[in-house]
Amino acid sequence: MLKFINFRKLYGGFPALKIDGFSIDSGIYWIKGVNGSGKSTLLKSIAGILSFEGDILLDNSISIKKQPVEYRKLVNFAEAEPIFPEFLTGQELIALFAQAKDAPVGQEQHYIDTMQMQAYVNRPVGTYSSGMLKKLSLVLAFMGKPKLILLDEPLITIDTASLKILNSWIAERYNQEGTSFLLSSHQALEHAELPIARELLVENQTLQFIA
Ligand SMILES: Nc1ncnc2c1ncn2[C@@H]1O[C@H](COP(=O)(O)OP(=O)(O)OP(=O)(O)O)[C@@H](O)[C@H]1O
Repeated sequence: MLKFINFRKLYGGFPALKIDGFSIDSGIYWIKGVNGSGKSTLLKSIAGILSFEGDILLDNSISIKKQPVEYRKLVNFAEAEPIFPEFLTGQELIALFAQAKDAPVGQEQHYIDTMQMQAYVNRPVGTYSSGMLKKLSLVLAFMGKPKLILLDEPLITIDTASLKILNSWIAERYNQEGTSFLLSSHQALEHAELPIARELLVENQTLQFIA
């Protein structure tokens, strides 16, 4: 599903992450690592937000460097601490993402309804609490028909009921469309609710499967 080719990410001269010839099959993965180990750097690189040396291939063929538009349509990302233009409403942002990601008409409604966002989705995001912002960022990450959804610390700021709903969205997309997920989290992910394929550890500037 995802292949790293001579991947190197440096901040200034500081090497943050080096991944050589590493492949990840389809599935749901939990990315672990201590603070500062490189989890966000990894997810932002895969999302195409950070520049890096080397290449990342989706499904062995779609290169983030050579087919950037096609790749980005198929890889969605929700940041750990999302920031959006404050004057736009949630609904306007959803419409923008839906268009950019070629989402089926009305796809967002299931997510707005199940996460119970109807009361505020038409308000400017500048009026949102951190949990409301987080839920909006999660809805945006589910727009379109991505092959891979990257969720950086999806559990922070959302309440227990919303966490169960998020788990159901992940299981639904994985079971029905085969969408893969990379989730970074310091909190335990519910193995009972999510079919976690494997755990991935970011350590010593590299990435490895935890046996
Ligand atoms: N913009 C930046 N400029 C310079 N160094 C950076 C930058 N962003 C991250 N780093 C460094 O890269 C390393 C990895 O950071 P990253 O944010 O990816 O870690 P993380 O595993 O997501 O951490 P946390 O669990 O605290 O969120 C750290 O040493 C950090 O100091």
